[in-house]
Amino acid sequence: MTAQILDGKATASAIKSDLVSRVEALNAKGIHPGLGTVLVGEDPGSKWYVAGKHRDCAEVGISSIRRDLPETATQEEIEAAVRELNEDPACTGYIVQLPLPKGIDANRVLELIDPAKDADGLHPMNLGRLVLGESGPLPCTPQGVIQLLRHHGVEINGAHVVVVGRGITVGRSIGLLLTRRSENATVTLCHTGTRDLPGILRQADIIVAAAGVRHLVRPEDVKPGAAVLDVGVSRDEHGKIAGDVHPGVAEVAGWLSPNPGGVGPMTRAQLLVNVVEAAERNAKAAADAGAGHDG
Ligand SMILES: Nc1nc(=O)c2c([nH]1)NC[C@@H]1CN(c3ccc(C(=O)N[C@@H](CCC(=O)O)C(=O)O)cc3)C=[N+]21
Repeated sequence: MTAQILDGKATASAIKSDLVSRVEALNAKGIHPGLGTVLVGEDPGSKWYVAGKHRDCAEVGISSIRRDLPETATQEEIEAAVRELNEDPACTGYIVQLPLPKGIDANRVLELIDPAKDADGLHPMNLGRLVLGESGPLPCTPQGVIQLLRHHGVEINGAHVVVVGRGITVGRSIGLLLTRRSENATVTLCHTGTRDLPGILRQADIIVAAAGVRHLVRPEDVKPGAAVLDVGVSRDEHGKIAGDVHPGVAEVAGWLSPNPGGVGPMTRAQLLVNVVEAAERNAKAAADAGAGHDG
């Protein structure tokens, strides 16, 4: 058996086409959504990701605002850039590209982001809203995983999803989305302290591998027909980007998200969704306030 591909590139394109018409509808009301990025330093990977985000914006008609700071930027200078974007009416939502240079208190920076402009969906206020079941921007990678499964008709309702990795961007937050009534999955969160990882993986209908450990998920750990999503990023001995899933898994799994070409493009598309939804919320709030004044 050979797994069917969970095609992140094609699914992200479909999401972006939908956003084009939503941006046009906003423009007709005089609203022009803008995505901001704060990039500190010269890390080639980070520069590449940020450039990609601005290309995506151009594709769907979102304007982009860049704040590029040198590697030597101080805590105060980075915080000043964040305050500027909080105040800037042209900036609907933004991200502070992680990681920040050593010596910078990243949590202090991230907590300064206006929660209404949090395009990553990872501000403590928005994570709290997610726990409480209130609406707000959702974490991009977990939401990308869910949209990728839905787009291909993989059943989430009632499924046992095994997540490997407890990082905040994926492992910690994805269970909050998947266990909502609307998704209705059962979630097991595994990590480096898990005693019998292969035994738990074998029970999974859906595996989300987000540990950053090459070949963590082996063919013998996968139930035949399961969906396997490779979210991990690490580098092999040649410096090439590698995922968490052994290539042999394609012979056992029913569905497999490639890496690259799977969850990465979905993460980027979801960032745009968060910006467009923030603009739509602002438009609705402005309309409601206007209606109030009229009577
Ligand atoms: N505040 C913040 N928010 C982030 O969302 C964030 C961040 N910081 N720091 C770094 C990570 C990494 N990340 C990726 C997003 C898309 C791809 C992606 O689209 N990759 C392509 C191409 C990969 C390649 O060829 O190099 C793919 O998977 O097909 C990769 C990595 C977002 N991050």
